[in-house]
Amino acid sequence: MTLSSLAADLRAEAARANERRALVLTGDADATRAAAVDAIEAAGLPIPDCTAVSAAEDWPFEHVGPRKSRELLGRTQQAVVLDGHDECSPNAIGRTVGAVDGGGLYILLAPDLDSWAERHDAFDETLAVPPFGVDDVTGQFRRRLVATLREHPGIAICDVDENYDGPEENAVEIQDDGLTDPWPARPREPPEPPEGASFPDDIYRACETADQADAVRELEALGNTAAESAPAVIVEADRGRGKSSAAGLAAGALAREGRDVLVTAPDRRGTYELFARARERLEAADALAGAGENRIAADSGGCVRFARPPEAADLPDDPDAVVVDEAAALPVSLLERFLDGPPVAFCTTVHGYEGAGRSFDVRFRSSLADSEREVIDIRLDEPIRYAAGDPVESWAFRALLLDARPPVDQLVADATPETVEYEELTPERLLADEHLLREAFGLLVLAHYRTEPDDLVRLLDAPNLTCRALLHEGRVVSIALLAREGGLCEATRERVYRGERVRGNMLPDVFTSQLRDQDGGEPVGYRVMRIATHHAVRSGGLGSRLLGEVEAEFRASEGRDADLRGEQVAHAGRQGAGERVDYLGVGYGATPELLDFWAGNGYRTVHLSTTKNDASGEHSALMVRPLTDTGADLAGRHATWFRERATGVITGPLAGVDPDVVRRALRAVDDEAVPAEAGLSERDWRVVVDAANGMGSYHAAPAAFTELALRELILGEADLDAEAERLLVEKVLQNREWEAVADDLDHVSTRMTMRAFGDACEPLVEAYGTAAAKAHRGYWE
Ligand SMILES: CC(=O)SCCNC(=O)CCNC(=O)[C@H](O)C(C)(C)COP(=O)(O)OP(=O)(O)OC[C@H]1O[C@@H](n2cnc3c(N)ncnc32)[C@H](O)[C@@H]1OP(=O)(O)O
Ligand SMILES: Nc1ncnc2c1ncn2[C@@H]1O[C@H](COP(=O)(O)OP(=O)(O)OP(=O)(O)O)[C@@H](O)[C@H]1O
Repeated sequence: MTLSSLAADLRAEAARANERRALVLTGDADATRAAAVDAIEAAGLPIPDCTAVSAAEDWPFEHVGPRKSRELLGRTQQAVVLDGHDECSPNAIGRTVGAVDGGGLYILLAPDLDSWAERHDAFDETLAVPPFGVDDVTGQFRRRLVATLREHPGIAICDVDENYDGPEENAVEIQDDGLTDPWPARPREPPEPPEGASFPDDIYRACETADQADAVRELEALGNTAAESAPAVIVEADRGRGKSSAAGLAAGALAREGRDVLVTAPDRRGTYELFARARERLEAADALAGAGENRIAADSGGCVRFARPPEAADLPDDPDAVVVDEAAALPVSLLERFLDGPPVAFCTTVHGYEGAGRSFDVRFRSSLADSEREVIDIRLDEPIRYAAGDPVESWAFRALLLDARPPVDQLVADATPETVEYEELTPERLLADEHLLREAFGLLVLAHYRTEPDDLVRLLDAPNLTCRALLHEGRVVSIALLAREGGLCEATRERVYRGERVRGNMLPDVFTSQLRDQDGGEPVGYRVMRIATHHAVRSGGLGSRLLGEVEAEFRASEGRDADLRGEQVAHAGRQGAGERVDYLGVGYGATPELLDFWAGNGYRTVHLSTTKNDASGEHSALMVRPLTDTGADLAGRHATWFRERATGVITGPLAGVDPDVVRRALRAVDDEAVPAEAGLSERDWRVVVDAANGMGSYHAAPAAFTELALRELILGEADLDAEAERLLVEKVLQNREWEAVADDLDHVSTRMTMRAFGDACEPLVEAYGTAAAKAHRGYWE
C-alpha cells in the first residue's frame, strides 16, 4: 500500500462514517511536510479547507504559526496538519483536533516516535524556568502521547523516509493503517419546528440537529422577562455540538423581537459562530439594521452585542437577556454576578480545552441553587461536525485527559484528616497508574477555571513543579501543585530588577520588579500554584491538613546546607531536591473565603495587586509563610512595605474593591508590620474621642482616622464587628462618600452611618488610645 492509497482509503472511510481519521507521519521534518501535502492531495481534500499549524511557512494552503492554534477554535476544516517537529503542545492538539470536519483528516507530523520523548522542542523551552535549563525538562507527556497514538483505532502511523520523493514510491513504511471498516453514518433528519414555540419557524429550520432545536426551544426562556424569578438556562455539550450556534439562533430571534441581548465570553473570537447565526437569522428575515464589530442591530430596535466578562457582569445599559458563552472558563465569583440580572444562559463545554464543564457544575451549581433562579438544564449530545463515537475524538480525550475527573463522591465521602495519607505524586507514579493520573488531574481541573491541557505536560515534565496529595483508601481527595521559585543568581536578579521578566518565578518577579526589592529573588520559595479538595469533602479540614504536611516536609529542609542554591540546584535534579526552602507562598484571585483559608493556615499578606485580572475581575493576593530566618526577613520587610503603601493604594486603585476582601487581606498582615505606637498627636486623639461622642467630623483629621483604621484592621484589638470594619474600610480607607457607604451597608440614612462611625471610634480609643486620649474621654462623662 502506498501513502496515496492509504490517504484515499482513510478519507473514504471517514466520509462513509462521517468520522475523522488521523494520519501520523514520522521522520525528517521536511520529508513529513511534503508527505502531508501529498496525502491531502491523494485524499482529494479541497485545498481551501486545509490548514497547517507549523513553524515552517511553505505550505500550499492556509498556515498559522504554532502559537496561533487558537485561531482554529470554533472553525471547521477538512484537514488540519499539526506539525509537531518544532513544538507540540497539548493545547495545540486540543484546539486543532476539534476543528476537523466529519470525513476529514487530522495529520500529525512528528520525529521518529521511539525517540520523540528524548528530544527537546520549543515548547519544552517554555517549561525550563530559571534556574532550570531545557535539559531538565522530561519527555513523559510525549511518551504517553505516542503510546495513545499506537493504541487507539482510527489512527494511521507511517514512517517517512528521509529521501521521500513522492507518495507512490516505497518511501513510506506503514506501521498501522488506522482503518476500522466502520458502519456507514445514518443520514440526519432535519428537525421540525416544535409545537407552541414562540420563536418563528425559520429559527428552528436553521437548526442542524434535534438536540439543537430542543436547546433553542428551551432558550426561548431568555425572553421571559415577566417571570417572577428570571430563568437561568444551562447549556452543556462537548465541543462541536452546536451550543454556540443554538445560543446565536435564540439571540437572533430575541433581537428580532426588539430585545437587547448581551453576549460575553472569555475570548471574543469564540463567539464568532454565535454572532454568525444571529446575523444570518436577521438577514433571512430582512430585519438586519446594521452590523459593527461588537454589535448587530435589528430594525425592531433589538440587538445582539458583546462585552468582555468583567464589564458584562456590570450589565451595562440593562440588557433584556444575557448569554455567557464558555462559562466554565470564567471564575464562579464572576458568574454569580449575572444571577442578579435578567434571564441568562450559561453555555459550557463539558470536556473542553480550557475550563471544564464538570468543574463548572461542581463549583457553580450551589450558587445557582441558592439563587432565586428557575434553572433550566439543556444537554446537547449529537455531534454536528462528525458522528458520535468518532475515534479521533476518543483519542484526544484520552491523550489530553479532557474527560479526567476526580473520584466519584461515594468513594471519598468518609475521608477525614485522620483517614488520609500524605504523599508525593511523582510523574513516574502517575504514569504507572492511569486511574490515579486521571483522578489527580481531574481534581486539579476543578481547582482552577483556567486549567488547560498544557497543565498536563507541566505536571509530568516541568522541572520546577512538584505535586503533593492526600489519599483516602488510595483515592486522591486533596491535591496541591507546587512551583519552586527564587534562588536566582545575582545576574538574573539584576536583570529582573531592571525590568526583564523571569519565567515561572511569579513571587520573586513581583518582589523584585514591581515592589523594587533587589534581593527579592534570592530566597528559595515553593508557591502553591493550585490546591483543591474533592468537592464531597470540602470544609472538613483536608486542605489545611495538606498545607500543614507540605509545611512540615519543607520545614525539614531548614537545617540543610544553604550552599546548594541558585543555579546549582538545576544539577540536583528535578525540583532541586535537597536544597533549603525559605518560604511557602501563594498568589490567587482574592475572594473573602479564600483569604480566610490561607490566613487560617498561617499565610500572611504581602501584596494586593492594584490591577484586576482580565477574566475574573479579581485582584490577586500574594501571601507568604516563612520557614527560615531568610524567609522571615523577606516576609517581614514585604509585610511592612505593604502596610506602608496600603492607605495609598486602597484609596486609589483599590477604592472599588469588595470591602470584605480588603478587611480580610489586612487581617492577614503580620502584626509585626505595625509600629508599636499609633503616632497620633494629642489633637488627633481629641478629634477621635469627640467623633466617638458624636461631635466634629471625620474630615477634621482624616489621616488620624486612616492610621487608626489600618491599625485596627490588621491587629483587631478593638474587636469590632464585621459591619463596623466594613464601615472603616469604605469610609476611611476607600474614601467613599457617606451616601455611597450608607447605601452599601443598607443603612436607612447617612446620619445612621455617621452614628455607626462614631460608635466604631469608641473601641478604637479604648484599644489604642494614649493616656491623654483616655483622659479626654472624661470630658464627655
Ligand atoms: C492557589 C490556589 O489554588 S487558590 C484556589 C484554591 N482552590 C479553589 O478555590 C478550588 C476550590 N476549593 C477547594 O478545593 C477548597 O475549598 C479549598 C482547597 C480552598 C479548601 O480546602 P478544604 O479542604 O475545604 O479546606 P479546610 O476544610 O481545611 O478549610 C476550609 C476553610 O477554608 C475557607 N474556605 C475557603 N474557600 C472556601 C469556599 N469556597 N467556601 C467555603 N469556605 C471556604 C473557610 O474558612 C473554610 O472553613 P469553614 O469550612 O469552617 O467555613
Ligand atoms: N444551526 C447551524 N447552522 C449552521 N451551522 C451550524 C449550526 N449549528 C452548528 N453549526 C456548525 O457546526 C459547528 C459547531 O457549532 P458551534 O460552534 O455552534 O458548536 P459548539 O458546541 O459551540 O462548538 P465549539 O465548542 O467547538 O465552538 C460550527 O462550525 C458551526 O458553523
